[in-house]
Amino acid sequence: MRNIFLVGPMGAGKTTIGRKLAPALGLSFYDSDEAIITRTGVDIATIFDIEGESGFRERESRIIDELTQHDGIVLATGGGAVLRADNREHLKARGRVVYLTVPIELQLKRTRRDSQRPLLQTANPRERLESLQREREPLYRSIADIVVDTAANDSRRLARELIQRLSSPD
Ligand SMILES: Nc1ncnc2c1ncn2[C@@H]1O[C@H](COP(=O)(O)OP(=O)(O)OP(=O)(O)O)[C@@H](O)[C@H]1O
Ligand SMILES: O=C(O)C1=C[C@@H](O)[C@@H](O)[C@H](O)C1
Ligand SMILES: [Mg+2]
Repeated sequence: MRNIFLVGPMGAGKTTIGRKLAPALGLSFYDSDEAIITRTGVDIATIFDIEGESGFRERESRIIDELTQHDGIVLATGGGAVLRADNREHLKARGRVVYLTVPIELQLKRTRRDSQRPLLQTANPRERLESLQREREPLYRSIADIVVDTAANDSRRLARELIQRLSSPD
């Protein structure tokens, strides 16, 4: 089993770092959000509009179950992928889980320009991010093999740091 699964909140850089990590390790890159968009042919905001968050979570669980059965991939998950117990079990059992953390100020900065995160289309995104993190932080930690702080703010260096930590014994 040579899989690496990236978990963490919106703006932690799961997609950005995963894209750099995969080729450097000779693994294939997948992103659960992107896989859902490709399969449905619509963006995440549209899925939330039509099917609600629960419809999106169903799709997310199906895609995570499917993708985690690969061998030799880096998978960037969506920020809420840890909410469901079955997703957590699949991630924990089928690869090494890396939790990317990010301070709230940076998270706000990194997610500011993107309108494709429906949970942040609110009058107070800071409050929303804080409340999501309160709920999810224990879930991210509960499955993490490695925790990496992304505040260093350079995704190439973070990918390099991660490669080192993945290759050294815990
Ligand atoms: N280490 C970093 N330094 C600077 N900018 C970063 C870093 N990581 C990510 N970013 C920027 O932050 C934004 C969000 O990153 P990204 O989409 O990778 O987050 P994510 O964790 O995949 O979020 P989501 O859960 O919404 O999919 C992007 O514009 C990206 O360029
Ligand atoms: O944190 C979340 O719940 C989400 C994060 C994104 O990656 C997407 O999966 C979607 O916008 C929901
Ligand atoms: Mg992403």
